[in-house]
Amino acid sequence: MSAPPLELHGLHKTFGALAVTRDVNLSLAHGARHALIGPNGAGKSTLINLITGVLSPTAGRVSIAGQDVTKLSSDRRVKLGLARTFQINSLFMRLTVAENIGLALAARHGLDGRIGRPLARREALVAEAAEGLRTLGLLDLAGRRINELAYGQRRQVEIALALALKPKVLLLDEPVAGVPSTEGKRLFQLLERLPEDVAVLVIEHDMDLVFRFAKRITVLVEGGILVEGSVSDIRSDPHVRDVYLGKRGHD
Ligand SMILES: Nc1ncnc2c1ncn2[C@@H]1O[C@H](COP(=O)(O)OP(=O)(O)OP(=O)(O)O)[C@@H](O)[C@H]1O
Repeated sequence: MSAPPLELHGLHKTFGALAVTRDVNLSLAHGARHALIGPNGAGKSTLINLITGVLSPTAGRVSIAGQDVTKLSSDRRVKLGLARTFQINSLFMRLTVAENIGLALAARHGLDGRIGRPLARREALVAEAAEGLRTLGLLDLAGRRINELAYGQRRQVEIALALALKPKVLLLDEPVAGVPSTEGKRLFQLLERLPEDVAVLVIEHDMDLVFRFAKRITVLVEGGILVEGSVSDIRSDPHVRDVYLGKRGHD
């Protein structure tokens, strides 16, 4: 079996005297459905920033598919197969969903150096965009402009855009945050349709989603890993209940 899609080895990050990430070791399996949870301020966003290359660690390593990327830029990491959900403001609001996906695909093919003749290229992009949307159950949105979509639908399109990069690893940073519960259900369904060969790491406060979606869970507390295990391990762990699940009032 090839190297895990994503590995963190002894990651450590300090801001001045404050250690925000403490000796984090994590390995995402092929096709992982892995959730990272923890109370506010546990260091989840910092860890994502270390993985994507927005921040450099004070010590430790990040590897993508066995390649050490610790010193590489965010862009290089994306090219090696690390995608995160795009922010909504990166969508072209006046273009349709299909056009947005088409542009992301065009950028990827351009990067791959696989630019063919214009007409053939356009047809191939349209077909690939449609296929990607169909896989996610979003084909009915293809012709809609982003500025006509509800917030939850825009978040679905962000995920489709990230997948257009054909990543090995997909990072989802609070995919249902701010999404009304009626739309959240649709987002759940989309997450269940993510391609099996993509390893997914989700940071999420919504425990219903975490327990439904994830196969493994890592609990972060004060920058370090408290425990990692299966959903049932985490549900029954008394320490997790104390530090996290007991605090359901968490925003
Ligand atoms: N640039 C920075 N400089 C100094 N301290 C920082 C910086 N970024 C984050 N921190 C601190 O690091 C700790 C972890 O923050 P982080 O945002 O990673 O936590 P989090 O688990 O994502 O929290 P939340 O669930 O509230 O989003 C916090 O104490 C925060 O104040």
